[in-house]
Amino acid sequence: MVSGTTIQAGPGPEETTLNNPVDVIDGPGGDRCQRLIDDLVTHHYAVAPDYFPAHLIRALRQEALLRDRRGEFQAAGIGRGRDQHRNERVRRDRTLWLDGSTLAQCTLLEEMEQLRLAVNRALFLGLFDLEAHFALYDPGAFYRRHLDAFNGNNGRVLSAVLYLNRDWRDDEGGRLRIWSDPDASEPALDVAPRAGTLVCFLSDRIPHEVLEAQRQRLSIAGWFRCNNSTAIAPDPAR
Ligand SMILES: O=C(O)CCC(=O)C(=O)O
Ligand SMILES: [Fe+2]
Repeated sequence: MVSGTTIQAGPGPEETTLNNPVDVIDGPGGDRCQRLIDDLVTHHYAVAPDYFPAHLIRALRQEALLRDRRGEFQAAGIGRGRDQHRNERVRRDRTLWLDGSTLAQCTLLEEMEQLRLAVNRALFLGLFDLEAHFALYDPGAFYRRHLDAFNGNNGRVLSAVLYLNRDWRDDEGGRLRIWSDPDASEPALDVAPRAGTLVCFLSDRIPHEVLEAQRQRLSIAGWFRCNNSTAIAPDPAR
């Protein structure tokens, strides 16, 4: 069981203020992964614009839009398994789980696998698998402040969100608001959901919120999980 994920390496959290982001990873260079890991160590979150190439983002966006037209997305729930329920006061997005059935998904999942291995090598977080879904926020949709995990309840250790929105403007809302730790009252940072930006953070350390979007907002939200299986109780996916 994971409870209170900590990263052993590197200096403690530094002061960050709204609109004064941490170092960002510029461009898909070979060191983008290392920069992301360095920011995770320092801040427990990392923001990486243009982490993935534009053609991959375009393919993922087109797939999401097509599958939405086919009615494949479902209103998102809170909780897991049989405890899952809808709560429109908390979140209003619609989601569709990735199943690796398209080339675009496979390419992304392979990249995420490289990230998982690199993070495990550097930080010993014991990341075991990834669950991820497309998420679609229609105009007016939001997701109130929350943690993605607490007391190891769902095995989620590292959250990763990738944005698919072309030409996102500041006045279109939909920013991801991040707090630097569960006790922080002032947010540390707002992130615009621009195509290609990857945000990662410790699932049980970083409160966050999706501010109301004024236009349709597309993303892929994923969670690297540890394996909470025991001999008598397998750890179920989702
Ligand atoms: O889309 C985002 O920016 C974050 C989504 C999120 O917090 C979640 O799905 O848990
Ligand atoms: Fe979240």
